Amino acid sequence: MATEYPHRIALLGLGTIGLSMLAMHLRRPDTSITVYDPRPDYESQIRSTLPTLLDSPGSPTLIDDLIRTTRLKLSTTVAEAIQNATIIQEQSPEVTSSKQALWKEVAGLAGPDTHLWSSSSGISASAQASGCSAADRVAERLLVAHPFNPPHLMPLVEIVPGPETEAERVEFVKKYFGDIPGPAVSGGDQSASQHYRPITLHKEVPGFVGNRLAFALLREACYLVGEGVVSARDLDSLVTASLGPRWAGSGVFESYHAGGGEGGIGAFLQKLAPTIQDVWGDLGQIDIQGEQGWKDLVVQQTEDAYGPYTPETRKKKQEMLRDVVELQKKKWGEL
Ligand SMILES: NC(=O)c1ccc[n+]([C@@H]2O[C@H](COP(=O)([O-])OP(=O)(O)OC[C@H]3O[C@@H](n4cnc5c(N)ncnc54)[C@H](O)[C@@H]3O)[C@@H](O)[C@H]2O)c1
Ligand SMILES: O=C(O)[C@@H](O)[C@@H](O)[C@H](O)[C@@H](O)CO
Repeated sequence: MATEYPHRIALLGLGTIGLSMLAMHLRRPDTSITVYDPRPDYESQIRSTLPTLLDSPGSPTLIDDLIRTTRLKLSTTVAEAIQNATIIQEQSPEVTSSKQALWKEVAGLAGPDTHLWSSSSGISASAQASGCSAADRVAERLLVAHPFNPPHLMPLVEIVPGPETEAERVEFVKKYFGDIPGPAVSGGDQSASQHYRPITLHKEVPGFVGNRLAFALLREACYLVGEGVVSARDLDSLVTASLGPRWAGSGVFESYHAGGGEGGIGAFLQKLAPTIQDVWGDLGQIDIQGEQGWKDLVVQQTEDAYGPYTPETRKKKQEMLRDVVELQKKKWGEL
């Protein structure tokens, strides 16, 4: 008789995020995963990509072994994928109407208590649930668990419940992610400290928090390159030589609290108020659908600096990310 795992996840959408989520979920021994993607070639994508995302590529029969032991099942329909699922997690395209249609399809088929999670970067749970019948209680069960790419390595999970999402479901998702072991560290074992860091937002706002911060920085970076103040490569180097290392150890507020001396962040904000206000008043007001001169410069300079992003580069950068996160975890208690 096939093992019935306590957590039975249906992963809908196996692209960049879905494949990384699959590698992440497989680290939990108490979880089986059924996957679905309308792309006809998604099985070959799993076979070629998943081994590169796991802590160790494993044997050449890895995928077949996972299927044989029922830890992994490939489906050809949503209905088949979500059958008997305790959790349904979508990583479908970032299109509101597409996610709404998917949840409507799921609502009529899923068990009444199944947890519903979206990996969306910025489409709220309430927007995604808005097309569903109240009787299906999708709004009460749906929440966003927004990862930063790649989820199999990056610790942040932004939990964004809708106004009707049941509180116990928020607690459940926080515990589920909090209990997922981190990637194996050098020496082969998994680091003892918690890897995933779910952060729960109190309100639904476009882009949630992580992307709002990231896109605010992106906007100013694009403006500065567009104005010829700095090159794209030098701006990247400036970030990795200053803000990057700083923020890996202390976040925005803690850093300025430290910078304020004895008076902490209050003194910092008071002492630097004129300069901060001058900068805030001068920040670039570019519009991504507006005048595109800055965009041509950003794209050209980034391509000149880095060329095509090769699998070797991606692998090297993921190893750097893994090392940074592992170092944080060794100090996590002090952060
Ligand atoms: N890429 C990132 O950096 C990143 C980070 C965090 C969150 N996200 C979010 O994750 C989601 C997926 O993004 P991605 O980058 O993996 O996109 P992607 O284009 O790589 O993958 C999307 C996958 O969804 C499949 N798909 C299309 N329609 C579907 C349907 N009806 N049901 C199930 N699957 C369907 C596609 O075939 C494709 O394989 C988006 O909501 C995105 O905002 C992306
Ligand atoms: O940076 C990331 O990995 C996430 O914030 C993503 O959400 C990313 O911003 C884009 O894929 C936006 O869709």
